[in-house]
Amino acid sequence: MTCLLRPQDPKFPEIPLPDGEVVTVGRGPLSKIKDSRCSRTQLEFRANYKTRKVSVKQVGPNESALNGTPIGIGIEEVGKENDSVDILFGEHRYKIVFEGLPPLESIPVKPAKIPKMFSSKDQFKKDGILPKVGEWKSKGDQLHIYTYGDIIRRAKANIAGFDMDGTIITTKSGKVFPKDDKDWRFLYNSTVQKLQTFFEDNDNFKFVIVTNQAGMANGKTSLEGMKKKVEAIVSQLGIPVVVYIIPGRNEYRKPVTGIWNLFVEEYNESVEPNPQESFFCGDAAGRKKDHSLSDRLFALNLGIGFKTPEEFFMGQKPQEFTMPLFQPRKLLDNPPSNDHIQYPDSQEMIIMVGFPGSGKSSFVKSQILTRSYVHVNRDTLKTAAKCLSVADEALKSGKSVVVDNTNPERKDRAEYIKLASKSKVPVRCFKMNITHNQALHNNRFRELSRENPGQGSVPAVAFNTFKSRLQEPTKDEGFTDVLLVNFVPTFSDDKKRELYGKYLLEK
Ligand SMILES: Nc1ncnc2c1ncn2[C@@H]1O[C@H](COP(=O)(O)OP(=O)(O)OP(=O)(O)O)[C@@H](O)[C@H]1O
Repeated sequence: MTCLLRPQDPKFPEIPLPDGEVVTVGRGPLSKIKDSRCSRTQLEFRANYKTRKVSVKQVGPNESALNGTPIGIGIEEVGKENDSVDILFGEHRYKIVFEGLPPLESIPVKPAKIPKMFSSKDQFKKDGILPKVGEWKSKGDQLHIYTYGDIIRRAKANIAGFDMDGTIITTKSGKVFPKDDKDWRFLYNSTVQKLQTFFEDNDNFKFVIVTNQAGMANGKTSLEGMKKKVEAIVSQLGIPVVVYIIPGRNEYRKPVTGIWNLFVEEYNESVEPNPQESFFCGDAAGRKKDHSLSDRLFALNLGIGFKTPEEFFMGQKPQEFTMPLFQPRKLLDNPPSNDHIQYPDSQEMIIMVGFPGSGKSSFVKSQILTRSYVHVNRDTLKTAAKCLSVADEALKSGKSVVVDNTNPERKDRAEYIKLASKSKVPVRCFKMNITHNQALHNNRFRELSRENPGQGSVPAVAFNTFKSRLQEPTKDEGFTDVLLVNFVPTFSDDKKRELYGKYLLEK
């Protein structure tokens, strides 16, 4: 009669687990594992021959797994016959084997203790608070909302917000994106219990799930499939919740904070939750392995706490992360000036150079057109030929001209310089002094400031194209001067200023 760990790879030895004894498994002679990422004391096992269960506790810092699900440092899980244990997540797999024991059926089974949460879940049901399924509503194709249970019951509460994919659930298939609406499982074995316990113990918190679902906007995921999946997840959690699904590139999309304001208005009697207590938990946290930073930036934009799933569910310590290169708040707090730029009384041509969204048109409108320059802009004049003919006519009639296009290459600028020299008019170049990341931020700001946010954004590829085509402007092209134009933030109202100061990009 014995219990053992049987390695998937037969070149490693079996590891016996005597009844009731703690067996430490890690790098070393017992397992013959040499991998330095594996601690010498990676896992502690204790087999119970009576119940045929094996407790598995992760002691080492790198992730181990039970049945393919990470365990977490300091966490003890319970495995049974035929369960798999990865000494390191995805590597060094063993099977739990009980040999020479009577078949399981002949062991008398004690009735299972009803976990605390299920009794209260029944209580919720009796009170009519937790229905079988919740209710769906939508704001067009921009936002879908699922409410389950009486979320208003906990009036004026703090908010515990969670991302969904990669935080509460992951794919069953192990793929990055789910194959279909059934391809999901809870991220950790302990996810349901941890959430139930948290909301039982903290009844001054409301549970909100916020999930960006760009896949729905591009047709990769259907709304019906997504609805079924959310209903299944929520009914297994058994906790009153509001789930926000955000397919659009609108003001609800994390890290922009529109969804939080909506929640506070509709489900918290317009009372702002305490930022010290409220928090958001998500896996888009800017760590090396993360695809984005949007969950962390969402929390930062709201001024609330942030936790990764590893921190919330597994009690792990925070890991290093990288912040975005453009910090909008810093710019607003320390704005530069353009005092170095003067304008002559005589005729001239100014050629603008800058990323899309770098603020060329705003600058031209507020600083140059006010001085009666003729505006040459491809967006309004539509063709390059029309731009050149408008510039030529204006120069011939003695007017100053500003060419407000991106003009990345010498050849783009040369055509205008040729026109000006024909009319013997000096040409200056004004280059927008902003980074790629700030231009992307401006582009998103422009998109969100529109009446129909999410429409008419310049695609990211246009920024890369500008960058790769850019030839730095120099005087030898025929300019009398090349000046850098700083981005001096100016807003028509405080709401716009506040929006600009938030992190708007996902990384
Ligand atoms: N000085 C500024 N202060 C605050 N916001 C600004 C400023 N300049 C531009 N913006 C905002 O940045 C966004 C992009 O600006 P703008 O449209 O002027 O850029 P652009 O370089 O002309 O873009 P494109 O080449 O794509 O037409 C707009 O939403 C605009 O309101």
